[in-house]
Amino acid sequence: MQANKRRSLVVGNWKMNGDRSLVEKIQSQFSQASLANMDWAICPPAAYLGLFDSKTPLGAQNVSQFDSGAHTGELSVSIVKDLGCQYVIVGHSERREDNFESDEVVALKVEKILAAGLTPILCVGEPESVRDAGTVFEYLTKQLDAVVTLVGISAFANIVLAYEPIWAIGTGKTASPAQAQDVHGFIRGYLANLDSNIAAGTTILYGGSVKGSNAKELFSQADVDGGLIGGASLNPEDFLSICLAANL
Ligand SMILES: O=C[C@H](O)COP(=O)(O)O
Repeated sequence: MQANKRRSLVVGNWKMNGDRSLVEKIQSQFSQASLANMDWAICPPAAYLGLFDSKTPLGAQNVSQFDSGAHTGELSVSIVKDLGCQYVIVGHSERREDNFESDEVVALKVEKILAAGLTPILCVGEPESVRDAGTVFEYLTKQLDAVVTLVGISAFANIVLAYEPIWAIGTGKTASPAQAQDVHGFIRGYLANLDSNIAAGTTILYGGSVKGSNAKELFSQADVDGGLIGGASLNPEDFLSICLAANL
């Protein structure tokens, strides 16, 4: 680990991909891996969560903002906790877009995840039009404000943030290390304005076309503490090479 940096975290988000055989392959790939200096986790489709052995750190891709009851097709935090999840991705741009999740709904989900003792991986990130307009920081401020307003800054001691520029997700168009650092530095500064200790300890992941070939340079940026990996997490060798790049 670099001096003054937080412990790295790399999370694989399979999205609506993968199958039983990928569950086996990833477990076998990681069973021999030596990753003592970083943390990692897999967020498979919820239906596969129960297929993993207890050695694989797990996260859910989503949870309901409700506790239980008549919400067909939804999963509560207690259900994903029961299935062994430590993490829950929340506010991913695909859910904000496909499922019309507002900043306020995202904040309610963060509150539920924290109350269950799980770690939210709170995603923020701008579309290309916002980047072109030069209003990235304003856009991210609004996304962050909604969560801070509901749960308070001290709750960020138990929240992982993920910066995912939408234009870089699944496009092969990765943010440059300098672009990523610029935004990660802004996010840490936003937190520091509210509480400098919380800001210094908050893990901020980068997500958007991370691969084995670009992971090391991205992760070496001062405020980049690891990655949220989509496509490359579906290939066990590629995902392991990204984890190894964070295992400093
Ligand atoms: O959750 C993961 C991100 O959306 C990144 O996806 P990607 O690595 O396929 O670009």
